[in-house]
Amino acid sequence: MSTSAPIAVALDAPDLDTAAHWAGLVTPHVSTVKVGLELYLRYGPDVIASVRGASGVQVFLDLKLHDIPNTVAAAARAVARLKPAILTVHASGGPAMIKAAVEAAPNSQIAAVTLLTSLSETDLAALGVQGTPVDAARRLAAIAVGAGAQALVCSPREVAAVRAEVGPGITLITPGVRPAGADTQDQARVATPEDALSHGADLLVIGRPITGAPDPGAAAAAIAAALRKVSH
Ligand SMILES: O=c1ccn([C@@H]2O[C@H](COP(=O)(O)O)[C@@H](O)[C@H]2O)c(=O)[nH]1
Repeated sequence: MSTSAPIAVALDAPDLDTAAHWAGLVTPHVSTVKVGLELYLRYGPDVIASVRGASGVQVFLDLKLHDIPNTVAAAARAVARLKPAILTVHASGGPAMIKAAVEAAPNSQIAAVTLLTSLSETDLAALGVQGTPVDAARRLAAIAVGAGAQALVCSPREVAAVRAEVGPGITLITPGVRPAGADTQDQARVATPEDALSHGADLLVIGRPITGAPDPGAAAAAIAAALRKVSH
């Protein structure tokens, strides 16, 4: 059985052929593919059509826009014509910047990144972030949703608290997902796919555990099967 799982596979590939190949392998199993800075800066808008392919899979454009409101509005308008289902901005850009992105890309969900999952609690304290990661993620989530963000990106470790803060209507997206026993690599605040889903995530971003596997299609199918056993 092949049911599309709530997974966005991060296509962090060095070239377009590899990204399109991975997309073809995983799209029977997952709902979404994610294009990030590496591919977009190298290939520009063409990358979206290449990874969308014939399957029509949902494309998540993870550019993490972060600038003054006028500049972010112009950037969001520039990519809105590519019709990404999701476009990211940094929540720390503040409410006016988030609102500008929401207004500029009305047909995409604007997802505000709360705290990068690569930052440890120690890193966050050294950067001057007040309170625990849970406190800070909740604070940023409330600001972003107040500014009109329809989605939030947070660690699976904070997703339950963020859900309690923003309620059921907001899409919660969690990178920092690692199957039990997998290498965490540069991710710091991680959880398993099953825990991320059961704690309230709507969409799990998973890159290297799938794309670095000998058979990315089989790796995606295995995680999708594990998620089917978890009740949301
Ligand atoms: O806080 C964040 C925001 C975005 N990301 C992105 O997700 C993927 C994760 O890839 P893995 O290979 O599964 O680590 C990557 O594209 C990041 O840019 C994130 O990790 N954390």
